[in-house]
Amino acid sequence: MHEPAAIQDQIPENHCYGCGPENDRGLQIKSYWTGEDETVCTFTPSPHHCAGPTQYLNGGIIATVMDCHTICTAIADGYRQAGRATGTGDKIWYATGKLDVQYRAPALIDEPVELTAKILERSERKTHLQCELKSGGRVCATADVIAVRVPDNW
Ligand SMILES: CCCCCCCCCCCC(=O)SCCNC(=O)CCNC(=O)[C@H](O)C(C)(C)COP(=O)(O)OP(=O)(O)OC[C@H]1O[C@@H](n2cnc3c(N)ncnc32)[C@H](O)[C@@H]1OP(=O)(O)O
Repeated sequence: MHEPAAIQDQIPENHCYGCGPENDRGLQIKSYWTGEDETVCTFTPSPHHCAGPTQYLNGGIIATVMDCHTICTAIADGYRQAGRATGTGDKIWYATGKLDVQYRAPALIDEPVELTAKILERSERKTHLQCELKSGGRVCATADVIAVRVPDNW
């Protein structure tokens, strides 16, 4: 069961191309908690998100949705660790320190892709996450991500 609100809809003032509700030309992905350390996201590609062959999803878009899904997970986790509801009180921001994507199989352009993110480890300054992206029922990409806490004027 998903929590009622997407993580991105609780984070204020986010203009990010991949996950910002304020970016009307962006991808506007939505992520949801499914467990204490796990989130999911479903992204439906548009035809112009294609790779060279029109039936496959562009690798940069794959990296972007994995980046945004994991960093938003780290941000929401930061609020949880602080004992606050996401988006309340002083802002908590994380930026991508490392995004290591393995492309394992082509992802289809005409089907939604399913992402999961898992928090492996957290400290005050950084969160280590793993992300998996599935298309057509098979794992097409995995990513190892370091989210680094940054000041809210970053
Ligand atoms: C409200 C609106 C919300 C808005 C919501 C926004 C959601 C945005 C989602 C998309 C996110 C993006 O694309 S963000 C855009 C892409 N990313 C960037 O532009 C980041 C550019 N890089 C930087 O600004 C900086 O290098 C940082 C912040 C990553 C690190 O800065 P720093 O100040 O030098 O930090 P530093 O002390 O070195 O590192 C802190 C800890 O992280 C570790 N660390 C840092 N980088 C790495 C790394 N590549 N691999 C392993 N570990 C690393 C360090 O070892 C250290 O661990 P320890 O010693 O503590 O153990």
